[in-house]
Amino acid sequence: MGGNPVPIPTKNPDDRILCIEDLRKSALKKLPREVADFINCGSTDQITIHENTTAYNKYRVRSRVLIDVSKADTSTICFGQRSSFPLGCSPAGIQGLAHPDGELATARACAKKGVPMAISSFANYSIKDIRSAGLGVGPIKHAMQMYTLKNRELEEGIIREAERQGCTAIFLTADSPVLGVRYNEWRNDFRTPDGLGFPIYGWDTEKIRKQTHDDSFTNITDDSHNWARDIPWLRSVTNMEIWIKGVVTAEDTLMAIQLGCDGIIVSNHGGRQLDGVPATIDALPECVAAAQGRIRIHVDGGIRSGTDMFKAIALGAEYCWVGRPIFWGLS
Ligand SMILES: Cc1cc2nc3c(=O)[nH]c(=O)nc-3n(C[C@H](O)[C@H](O)[C@H](O)COP(=O)(O)O)c2cc1C
Ligand SMILES: O=C(O)C(=O)c1ccccc1
Repeated sequence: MGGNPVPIPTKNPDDRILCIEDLRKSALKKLPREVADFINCGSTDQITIHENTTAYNKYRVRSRVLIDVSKADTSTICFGQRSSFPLGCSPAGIQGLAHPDGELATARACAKKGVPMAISSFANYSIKDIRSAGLGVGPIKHAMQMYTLKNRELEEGIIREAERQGCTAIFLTADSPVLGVRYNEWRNDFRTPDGLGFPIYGWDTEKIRKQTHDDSFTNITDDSHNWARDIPWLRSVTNMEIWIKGVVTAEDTLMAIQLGCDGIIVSNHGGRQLDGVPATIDALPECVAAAQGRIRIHVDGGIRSGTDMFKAIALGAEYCWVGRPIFWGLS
């Protein structure tokens, strides 16, 4: 266990990557402006994205001393499988933006580290290729991220394929009836770059390039999504675990319990959806209190260090996930 990270040798000590902030800065130097903006920005006034990280600074660690840490073990269980430490890769679309191998590289890295990965339905590789890339390195559990789709046959087809490929859970992203208002994407006319497709939806690069990012999202997802219709439907078509991603309130925690979901991810989509919602670390305690142990609770948003993970777990999360650091690492 432990030891300091081995710095990647560089000529300039300032370029050494020792923490996630160093990784972010390094990525900023490499990515084109519109890509960096797409990844790094939040919605409208950037309030929630900002608070996701800064809210962690309000919490202090009541450290206990004279405890034997020589055999400390960071491992835990996620989706019934041992995980080397409590951090997985959140579902994040278009990872081909940051490296040609995109989600394949993320799957290999997760397998190497012994942590799970959630596959975005807007991945640039197929579920089969991503699963195979991870399993080629070691056992790894995958969650399949889904939106409620306008086309139910397409939605069911994706679920069947996720099952065939051995995915463990569905992460139903519930905070995105429509895409968040992101001025950067409009200003830059952000479009998925040439050569990248959305194979899970059967979309090739030509089809995607004809539309704005916003339109490609709106054309496929269903803004009439709701608890009463969609969760029982999901339950009726699959035995995979059902997790609701995007919960930030006690009320919705209780809805997820009532509808028999397996878990929630306390998430605000990294501040990319409705701006002004609470930082996830602030929302977590009310969700944990409402749940009273009746549903599993994971968290993402602004987690950038082991201390952040410690705080999230101390406040009741079982497991943590990260989004943007995937892109920074890939780039
Ligand atoms: C570039 C990018 C793409 C994302 N794509 C998806 C997606 O396809 N589906 C989804 O549920 N969440 C998506 N997310 C949100 C992440 O799953 C996650 O909730 C968020 O990034 C966590 O916050 P963090 O980036 O501060 O770690 C995306 C996030 C980013 C930054
Ligand atoms: O940008 C996002 O947050 C997101 O969820 C998404 C949706 C479609 C494609 C890529 C990312």
